[in-house]
Amino acid sequence: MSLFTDASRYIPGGVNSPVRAFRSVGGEPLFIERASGAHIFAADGRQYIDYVGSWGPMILGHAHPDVIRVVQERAALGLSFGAPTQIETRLAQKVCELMPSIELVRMVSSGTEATMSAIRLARGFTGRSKIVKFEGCYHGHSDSLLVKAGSGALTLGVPTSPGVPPELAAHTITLAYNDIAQVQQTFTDMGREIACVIVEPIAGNMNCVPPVPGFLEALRALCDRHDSVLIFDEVMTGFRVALGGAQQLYGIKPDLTTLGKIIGGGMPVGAFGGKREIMQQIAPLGPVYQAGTLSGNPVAMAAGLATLEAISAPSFHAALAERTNQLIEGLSLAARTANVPFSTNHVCGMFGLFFTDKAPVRYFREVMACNVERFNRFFHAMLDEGVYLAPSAYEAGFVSSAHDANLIESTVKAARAAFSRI
Ligand SMILES: Cc1ncc(COP(=O)(O)O)c(C=O)c1O
Ligand SMILES: N[C@H](C=O)CCC(=O)O
Repeated sequence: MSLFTDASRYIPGGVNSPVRAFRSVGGEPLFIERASGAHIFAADGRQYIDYVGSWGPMILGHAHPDVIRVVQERAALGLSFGAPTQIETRLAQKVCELMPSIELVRMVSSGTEATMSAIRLARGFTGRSKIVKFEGCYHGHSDSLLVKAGSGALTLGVPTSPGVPPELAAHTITLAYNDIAQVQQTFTDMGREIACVIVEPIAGNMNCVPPVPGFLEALRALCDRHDSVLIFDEVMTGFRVALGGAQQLYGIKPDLTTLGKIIGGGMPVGAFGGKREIMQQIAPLGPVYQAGTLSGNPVAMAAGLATLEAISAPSFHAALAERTNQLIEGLSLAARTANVPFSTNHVCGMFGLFFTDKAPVRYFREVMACNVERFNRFFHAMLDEGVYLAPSAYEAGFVSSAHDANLIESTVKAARAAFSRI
């Protein structure tokens, strides 16, 4: 019996998160035994150069010695106390230093919790119910946000999930990412009802789509004019596209920021934070309730802090951007040589690959027009060549500091072979 068949006897679909299941690319998911640096080692005995990086957290590569050491040290002191610890203060301080828009920050255990709590806080603060999100953006799986969502929901063809009460979904207004005029019109029509706008400042759950010039600026201006809360969901982009996240890169200050992935260095951590005035509405300071038995878990805080300290090294992100450039240039040349219509987006350590001749891809409808069948063939050809990409045409890829120039060159060599046979 295969490991996947065995898993499927006890776990729905054999996986604990749907996008892992290889449903759209076909075949059975790899079972991973261990990982080190830029490589994952599968139970079938093969090793792969990994561009999933646990969906973003592993910016230092897998099993980075500094992170593993502090995790081992902290674990020996006890796994969880359900009471304050100094290590959570230090991580909170570091987050506030790296992202100056964050004056107070609350730790949670996942990105989903972070965005769900930020939405509740924005509604509680403004006394309004409607929220604006963008089609193809994914903000975790809380009910209000699983409407026209990206990531696994899009991959599996259920962007608006059954089980979300229609009365609740009616409060979620979904607009087209990068369509400035549409957002302006929506605010003109109902600005006084909108509690918040939540946006991935670089969309990473419909492949990788950066904002067009003026899009984030327009969101900032409209939220200011209508007293709505602007939430940057930086679960994916935070600490990745720049040390201070997309808000540093584009020079825009959101009112609230949600974080996940890198902030836990591979352990389950999320966070939401922002303007003091808004964050003071959270219990116990204010009436908006939010809590968590394992929130601020000391082992997870230690992993997160060690990760943020390591990536604070001078020119860390410049080096990451250089590696990603090398990868993207190599892949683009390989596709051109093989005459395969191919387009790319990348921002520092995250990237997107599109099987289309449209360049650049900037809108959800353009993402949806790409050749998914060709992506699926490319995915399997790369797997055969020893390169592990996200098993979906709608996910961003991630480069880590462990991807050195030689590994990138090996990846490009693999792609030359893959492009020639898709
Ligand atoms: C932008 C964004 N927001 C929120 C989430 C939800 O995070 P988590 O999977 O940790 O719940 C994700 C990833 O899943 C994400 O990419
Ligand atoms: N795209 C998702 C997060 O960014 C993938 C992670 C998951 O849902 O399992």
